[in-house]
Amino acid sequence: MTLQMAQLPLTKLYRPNLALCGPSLTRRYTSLLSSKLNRTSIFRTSSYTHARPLHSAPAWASAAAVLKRKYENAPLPPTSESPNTQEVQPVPLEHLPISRIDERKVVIGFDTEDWARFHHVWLRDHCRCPQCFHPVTKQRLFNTFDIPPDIKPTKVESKSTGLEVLWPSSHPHTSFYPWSWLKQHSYDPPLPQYQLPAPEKILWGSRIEQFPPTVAYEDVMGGDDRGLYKWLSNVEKFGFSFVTGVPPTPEATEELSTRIGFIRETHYGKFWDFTSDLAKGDTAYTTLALGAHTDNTYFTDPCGLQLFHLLSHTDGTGGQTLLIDGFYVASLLKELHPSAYDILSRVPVPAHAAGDPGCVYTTKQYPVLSHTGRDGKLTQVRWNNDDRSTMSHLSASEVEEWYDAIRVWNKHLTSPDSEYWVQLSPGTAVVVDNHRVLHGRSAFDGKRRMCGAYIGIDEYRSKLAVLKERFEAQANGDVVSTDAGGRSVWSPYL
Ligand SMILES: C[N+](C)(C)CCCC[C@H](N)C(=O)O
Ligand SMILES: O=C(O)CCC(=O)C(=O)O
Repeated sequence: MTLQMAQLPLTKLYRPNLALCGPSLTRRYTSLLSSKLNRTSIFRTSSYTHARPLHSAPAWASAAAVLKRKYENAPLPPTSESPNTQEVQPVPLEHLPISRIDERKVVIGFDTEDWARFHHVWLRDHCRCPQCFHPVTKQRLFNTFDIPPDIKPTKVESKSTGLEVLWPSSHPHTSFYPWSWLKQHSYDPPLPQYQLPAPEKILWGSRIEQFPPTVAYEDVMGGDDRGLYKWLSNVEKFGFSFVTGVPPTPEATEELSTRIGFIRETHYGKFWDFTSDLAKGDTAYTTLALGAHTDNTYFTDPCGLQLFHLLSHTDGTGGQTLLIDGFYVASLLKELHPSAYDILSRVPVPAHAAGDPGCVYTTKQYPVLSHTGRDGKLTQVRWNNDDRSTMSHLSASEVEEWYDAIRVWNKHLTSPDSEYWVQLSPGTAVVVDNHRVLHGRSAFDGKRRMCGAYIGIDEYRSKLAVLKERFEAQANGDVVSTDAGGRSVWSPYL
């Protein structure tokens, strides 16, 4: 792509970005720069027309005009924001980005360091004016497939709050994109410094027992949701959190669970209140010890959160709860036994729940350690050796390697450094992120009554996102919800 100089942000012309221009263009820029910069006539406009050949002055000069005006602080023409972008924070004049129309993309120089390019088709597809994007339902109304592959703006204009794009009369439309939104969604190149920061995760071992993440029931149930936000923020950071002061009843525990979202019903029922009576065909309904595991490895989508509240334990001992940070143990495995980490990330582990005559749940395609496609980040631990089905798909050469790997995995899981044993008691509930934290229990005798619930991973993430929107709106960026439906169409989550 040969980028005409007139398309480059003037700030780039001082230091043309070699990524944008070939060597010959750079040389021509340099010589032209020195001549032009000294005798630029001032055009008072902040809008740019099509790219012009390198030698033309107007567009180039108008870039200088914009920059010059910025430093002269001359008032910009009034902005014409589209209705659904109220309260998008304006950019100070001295930081007003410069935009140019390229053959296939719009180039934006956000400042002297950050620039990005957006394909014309991408911009048109992402118009979020009320005609193209439903302001309440946040759904696309515009038909993407009406966009001609060669669509190209007739004009782009840098406004104080964002980029305004005029589309050709063949497809007349004006679009607007807040600067912060464009930075957040930049892809050519990505500008990670403007993207939503990945939530902080604190990996832990047995010493978490000195300061286990805990919130008070009355705070979680409080009307302003701050306590709920703290509880779920604990889960996001640590993978679990206790709640103290919970009335030791199934009713109060169920109400606590539904503060997060609706309960995920399974073949174990909805809200469970269970004891060692084999009411369900699972060893959880016995007095047996349960090794460290995550639940629902036999589901395509294992539950997200799992809440436990011990209601009573009489005439017996044992039944301690085990918690292990699967992400912590995986980090040790990756560091100390990379080949074991690799095969546990590669080999799918079949699992089943077949203890009740009325159901046979099985899955066969998920490995112990799952990662995201793009950055390869660990996203889920699936491990329940008791529920594992027949390993019938291993190649002969993988069998011993796989058993060696789960041996090392188990060794680190069951290490005193990893295991956090805690005796639950009536009044203290615990919620765990079932995609990260493994749980278990020691054997027990006597009469033990445990209640709890599953919450779907999407219900948990949605509630957390809503709470973040409310409590971190200012910190996340400058697009504040004011339009119908209480959420900006420029929300960083959409
Ligand atoms: C939680 N609740 C008692 C209802 C059922 C527990 C089921 C445990 C099952 N083996 C699994 O790992 O998914
Ligand atoms: O009974 C307990 O403490 C935990 C049971 C368990 O691990 C489960 O239900 O998944």
